[in-house]
Amino acid sequence: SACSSRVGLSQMHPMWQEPLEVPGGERQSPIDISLRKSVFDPNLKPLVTQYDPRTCQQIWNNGYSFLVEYDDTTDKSTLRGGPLEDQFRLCQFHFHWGENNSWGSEHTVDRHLYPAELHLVHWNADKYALFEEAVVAENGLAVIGVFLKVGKTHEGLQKLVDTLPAVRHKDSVVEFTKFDPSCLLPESTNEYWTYAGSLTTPPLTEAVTWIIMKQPIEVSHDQLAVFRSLLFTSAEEEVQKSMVNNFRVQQPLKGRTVRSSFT
Ligand SMILES: COc1ccc(C[C@H]2SC(=O)NC2=O)c(OC)c1
Ligand SMILES: [Zn+2]
Repeated sequence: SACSSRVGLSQMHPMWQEPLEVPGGERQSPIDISLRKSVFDPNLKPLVTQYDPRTCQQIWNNGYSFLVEYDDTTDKSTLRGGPLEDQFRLCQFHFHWGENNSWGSEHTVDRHLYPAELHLVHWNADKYALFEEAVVAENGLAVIGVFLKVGKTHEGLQKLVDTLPAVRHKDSVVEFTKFDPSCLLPESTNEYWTYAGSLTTPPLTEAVTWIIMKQPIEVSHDQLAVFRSLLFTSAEEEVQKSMVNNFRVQQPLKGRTVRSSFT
């Protein structure tokens, strides 16, 4: 589906240099979420996700992460509620992780780093006809962030983990169907932080309403190790580079307020 915008993503070099200037640059992501600075907002509603596993299509190694892509040509897999005014369509999810279990997440909570972070990417189909339009609009995207911590094996994730060797190299794609991404959400989705931010990779557009779950999900050490067996490089390249540390560094808050749905 267009949401992975093959051109936009594939131009990225895995360890791309931080551009000096970003258009606006007032609401960049990721950020550190300071517990004491976040503000409880009683008007925040519960999140409503309705994901249809039949919209799951494929897994693609884009040379920066692996994307699980969904058919976003209809309103079959959607997100609404929470801080959102409109209904958003799920187009893909992907992860960011480190070379070891000490770091890897993009967002932090009181500077605490998690070994990995899941991003479920949605675009505003009430206001825009195409993902490409939404990705440059200030209310165009909604990304749910879920922290991963090392613990028990995540049964739902294992089907995905078993497929990863088939997309080891950059630009490889494999069919992947009937996967319900709600199995990757924590039990409680009522407790989250939300703030106005950006894509965390080029084009870094300031189009994202971030919704970061307070409760992490648990995955096993071995499951994370399979993430690290992926490669940034394509099969043709002589030197193979492990796909690790594919996260952006925290960005200045610049006066933004992070709201919480809980006290
Ligand atoms: C051209 O459009 C794009 C480009 C890149 C991403 C992926 C970024 S954005 C995020 O949250 N994490 C990431 O790695 C994207 O996702 C919405 C949309
Ligand atoms: Zn991401």
